[in-house]
Amino acid sequence: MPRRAVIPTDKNRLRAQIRAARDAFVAGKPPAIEAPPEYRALLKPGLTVTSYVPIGSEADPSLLARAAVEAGCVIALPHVTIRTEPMRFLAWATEAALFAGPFGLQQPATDATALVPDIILTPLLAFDAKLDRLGQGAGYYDRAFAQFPHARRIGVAWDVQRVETLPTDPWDMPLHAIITENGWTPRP
Ligand SMILES: Nc1nc2c(c(=O)[nH]1)N(C=O)[C@@H](CNc1ccc(C(=O)N[C@@H](CCC(=O)O)C(=O)O)cc1)CN2
Ligand SMILES: Nc1ncnc2c1ncn2[C@@H]1O[C@H](COP(=O)(O)OP(=O)(O)OP(=O)(O)O)[C@@H](O)[C@H]1O
Repeated sequence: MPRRAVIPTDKNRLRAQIRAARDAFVAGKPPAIEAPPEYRALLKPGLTVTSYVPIGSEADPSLLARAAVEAGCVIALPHVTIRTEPMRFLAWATEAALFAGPFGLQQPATDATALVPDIILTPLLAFDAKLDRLGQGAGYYDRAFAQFPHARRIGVAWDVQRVETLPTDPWDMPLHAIITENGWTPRP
């Protein structure tokens, strides 16, 4: 079989650009991302909120997860294995052990309980004015959004990850809101 050249798509070019901008921003002293009142208003006892453990220069959602715990929510974290297996959201108690996964990820134990999310705090590479989102390119969150269409999709990012317009594909589902170091932006 002839070897296929890897053609950098618009999305891939953007990923590289935004990673560089995000790395540069975090190389200074990045501010904390505080829980905005609009987000706190959504938190109700018993809801499942999914957080994530940041990798590289991703925005840190830990104050958002803490606000959820204080409001009586249950926390879950993403768990991935191989690309063809869907991501699961596994229950995680504050300070429970985490285990090394692919891509340098820290994940809950494989046998932790899988939960249905009510609020998905979503890592991302870039977002635009319509709150379309560009992720790492594995499609894990896109597939989770399709699996859990009733969950609130809230992006977490640094403001430097904002772009005017992103190229979208038919499967992309926009975020309901985004939280950055400058606060809350709802979808227009
Ligand atoms: N913190 C975090 N956890 C997450 C995700 C994420 O984006 N961020 N995921 C979202 O899907 C899932 C894991 N999927 C991933 C898919 C691809 C790459 C990846 O290609 N990483 C790059 C380096 C990224 C960087 O340094 O910014 C690489 O390994 O080259 C990482 C995670 C579930 N957990
Ligand atoms: N709902 C879905 N069902 C099945 N496959 C999907 C779905 N959504 C996305 N995919 C697949 O995921 C791949 C990656 O999509 P895309 O480049 O938009 O990822 P991304 O948004 O950057 O990544 P992620 O969601 O992991 O952060 C695509 O090749 C696509 O076929």
